[in-house]
Amino acid sequence: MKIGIITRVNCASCIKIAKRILEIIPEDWEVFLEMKLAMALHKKGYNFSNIKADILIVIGGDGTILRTAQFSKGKILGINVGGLGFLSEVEIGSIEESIYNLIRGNYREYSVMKLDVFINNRLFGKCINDVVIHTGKISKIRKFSVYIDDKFMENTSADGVIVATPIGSTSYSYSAGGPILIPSLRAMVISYIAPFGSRLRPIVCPETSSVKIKSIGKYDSIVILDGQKERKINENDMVEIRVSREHLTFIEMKDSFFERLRTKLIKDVVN
Ligand SMILES: NC(=O)c1ccc[n+]([C@@H]2O[C@H](COP(=O)([O-])OP(=O)(O)OC[C@H]3O[C@@H](n4cnc5c(N)ncnc54)[C@H](O)[C@@H]3O)[C@@H](O)[C@H]2O)c1
Ligand SMILES: Nc1ncnc2c1ncn2[C@@H]1O[C@H](COP(=O)(O)OP(=O)(O)OP(=O)(O)O)[C@@H](O)[C@H]1O
Repeated sequence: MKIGIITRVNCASCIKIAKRILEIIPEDWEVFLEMKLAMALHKKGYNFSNIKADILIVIGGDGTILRTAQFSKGKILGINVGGLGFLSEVEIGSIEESIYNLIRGNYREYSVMKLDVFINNRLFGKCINDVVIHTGKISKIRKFSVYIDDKFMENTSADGVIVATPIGSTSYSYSAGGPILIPSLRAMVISYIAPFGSRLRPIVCPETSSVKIKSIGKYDSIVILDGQKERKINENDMVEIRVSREHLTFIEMKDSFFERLRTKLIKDVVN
């Protein structure tokens, strides 16, 4: 078994948890430590992109998972240390129990879709949450032309446009007024950030669709994948988003999606 262990940067408690995990896992498991964690433990380390394992234990929060998903290969078990940890499966109090379950193979798996993002027909990258096309200048609105399957849908003036997956529908798109897509749904949702005077509401399209977006105006915009990778674009650039043939697998031990929804998303409203 090949195991990758990645921690949030500058997180002493994450490093401590990683050390404990190294004491528990079987000696015959091959371990790949992310570079910064390895340096803290005075062991051999690997860049994110060189970590290709059966299982990736990610200790931190959502962003560390999203960053790992950008660059590393493997099924992800997230251990939440500190933040919201919506994508994380394990909370602080059940780390050892979860690692023993992992060793015994006592877990379920679920796959989430990825998006392929092209700029001018060249693959820019993939993401599991969302693609955000945002104005590059604060308080300078952009006009976004959106095409679905090459059919013109609408020009909307806004701060930005979000194309989210089901797993990402509970993040930026949700904050922008978008719907929650159940993770098993194979679809994308297009939401707008602060749309100006538009009656256009978020729109859901099938996994087979191609979504093309141009950002019109003399200032640049920025394309951001999962908050982890970005590139400037201008009005001559065309961004195309399609559901990828690749997917990402998460390890699940207890929390169902609805449990995470109740406890991590609507908790402030309901309780
Ligand atoms: N206003 C907003 O809600 C807003 C703004 C910018 C980015 N984001 C999200 O942040 C993500 C990047 O995460 P980060 O931690 O690096 O950024 P970050 O540190 O700015 O955190 C953004 C927040 O979104 C939460 N989050 C991330 N993925 C989620 C998901 N699938 N469902 C529910 N909540 C989720 C994180 O836990 C964190 O609380 C982007 O993919 C985007 O979806 C949200
Ligand atoms: N090992 C790393 N190397 C470089 N950057 C990292 C690393 N781990 C995390 N980051 C960056 O730090 C940001 C914040 O990390 P993370 O989201 O895990 O913490 P958090 O915000 O406290 O948790 P949550 O997102 O669950 O609220 C991430 O967006 C990610 O880009």
